[in-house]
Amino acid sequence: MSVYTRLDDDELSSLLAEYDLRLEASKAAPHGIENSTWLISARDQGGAPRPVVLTVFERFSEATLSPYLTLLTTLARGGLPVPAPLTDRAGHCMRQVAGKPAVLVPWLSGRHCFRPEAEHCRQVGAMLAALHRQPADSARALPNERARLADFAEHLCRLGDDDRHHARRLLRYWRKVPPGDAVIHGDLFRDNVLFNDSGRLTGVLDFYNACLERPEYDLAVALNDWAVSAEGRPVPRREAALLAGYRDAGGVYEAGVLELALVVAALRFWLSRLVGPVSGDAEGQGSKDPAEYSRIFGYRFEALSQRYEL
Ligand SMILES: Nc1ncnc2c1ncn2[C@@H]1O[C@H](COP(=O)(O)OP(=O)(O)O)[C@@H](O)[C@H]1O
Ligand SMILES: N[C@@H](CCOP(=O)(O)O)C(=O)O
Repeated sequence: MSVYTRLDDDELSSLLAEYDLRLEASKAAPHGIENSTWLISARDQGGAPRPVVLTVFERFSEATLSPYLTLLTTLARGGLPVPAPLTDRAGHCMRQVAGKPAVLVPWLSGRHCFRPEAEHCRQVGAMLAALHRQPADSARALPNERARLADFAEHLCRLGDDDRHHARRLLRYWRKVPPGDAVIHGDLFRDNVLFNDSGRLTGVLDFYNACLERPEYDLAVALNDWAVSAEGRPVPRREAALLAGYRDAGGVYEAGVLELALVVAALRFWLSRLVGPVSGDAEGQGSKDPAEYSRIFGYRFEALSQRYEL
């Protein structure tokens, strides 16, 4: 759970009134790191339940947030199960709360699956294939992951000598791989996907790392979270299921690029966790454990260096 901005019921009620909704109850979202998020039970003017989620963005300006909202609206129109922003009475899909940009979206049903089976992974692969087919124009205005990676690479000095050396060589190789123009999620971890009680995927959240990139990179981000053991070792059965789901749904990837992307994506989240918010700044968890991604990086790098001269 992370809540950096505090809002009382009166403040929430007045905000909801702008959407013609009445507050019933609210709670802070139990997962999440960067933003302040409330899960809200509300009713519309006819008294029908309208569960919604309010996110107050702690770091984004309105100008930064705006293209992500456009993307979400496009994806929802394209039939993907994503939380497109609701519009208020004045027709705006973004408001100011405590001086920060805030967005209200539908509360999608389902729960996170933190112990995925092959079938969950297969559905995640299929969903990624559907996402990667979306029109590139919907994501052209978004900051790209290569630039983000270059910023994180400024912190390579925080790694040990061997890892830093490996990481530098790896990034040199990655820079030679031309960025693709698939619409990628960029952060498709288990806490960004929802499944219903029958195990069917019902929602994909948190598109705030979305951009245009190679599909292999998005697959790598997902595989490093959905298809590794608690110790960070790859789990071949889940890995194969996610990739089969992707291919069966029409997705195409290059195996050689994926091998490289798996190590790059592991490094990226190791670094972002090292430099992310620490618990204590928030009423919540703060950044997740960097050591988890140092282990994943170690296994992925070892596998890659067995096949290539790095
Ligand atoms: N539209 C939604 N429907 C259902 N649950 C949501 C929704 N938005 C957020 N959540 C829940 O809130 C958590 C945190 O939201 P998120 O936007 O990922 O915050 P952060 O950016 O801080 O990680 C998610 O992991 C999910 O459990
Ligand atoms: N999935 C990332 C954390 C991303 O943070 P968020 O606030 O965008 O959910 C990780 O596990 O490091």
